[in-house]
Amino acid sequence: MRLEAKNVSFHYGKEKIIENVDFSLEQGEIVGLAGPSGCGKTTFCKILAGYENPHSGTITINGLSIPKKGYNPVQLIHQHPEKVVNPRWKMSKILSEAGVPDTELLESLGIKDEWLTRWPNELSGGELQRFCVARALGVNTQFLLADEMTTMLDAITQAQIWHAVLEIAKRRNIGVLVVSHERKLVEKLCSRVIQFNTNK
Ligand SMILES: Nc1ncnc2c1ncn2[C@@H]1O[C@H](COP(=O)(O)OP(=O)(O)OP(=O)(O)O)[C@@H](O)[C@H]1O
Repeated sequence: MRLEAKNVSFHYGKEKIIENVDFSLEQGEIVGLAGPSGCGKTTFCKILAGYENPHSGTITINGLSIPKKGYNPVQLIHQHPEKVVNPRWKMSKILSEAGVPDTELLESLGIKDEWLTRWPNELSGGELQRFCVARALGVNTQFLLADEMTTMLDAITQAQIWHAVLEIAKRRNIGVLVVSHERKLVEKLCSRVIQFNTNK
């Protein structure tokens, strides 16, 4: 399986954000995406996950366009979990968006049973992010886009989450894109790093 962007360009209004980008991520591969703030990393992730349409170019999995209906095999994890959960749903419902939760995964992410009956605003940012990670790892996920996934967390929580994610990615052969400003993290985790435009 290969997630591929070919000759992708994107602009907000007249401002060109992404120009003629080619990119590929194989199943089971861990690849980094680096670049200065504002260069378009999040935008590119949104395009790869189908939340934005490129103005030119294509996004495919094994040469086929990504299905618009049903479960999205390309899952995006955002930096700010509070922006991507329904505040009117309890955590158990939020989690079930990705199907029946894998109890082993919940355990490895340090998700406690008692959190399941809480509202999102009754959890810390780190606790909420663990749910977003679990939700993104539904059984049909083939590619995971981790956009500053652990940036706001302390080193211990960061390590626990990454350990769980890498373990499941290896076990299920998921391709992971690691978007981070933390050079050391990217160098440690990734087999290669894509550098986005530095001189716009
Ligand atoms: N919805 C939008 N409408 C207009 N401009 C936008 C929109 N979203 C992002 N931008 C602009 O597009 C550029 C790229 O934003 P993006 O969030 O992709 O950057 P980034 O590389 O992820 O930055 P950071 O590392 O700070 O998260 C920025 O200049 C931003 O202001």
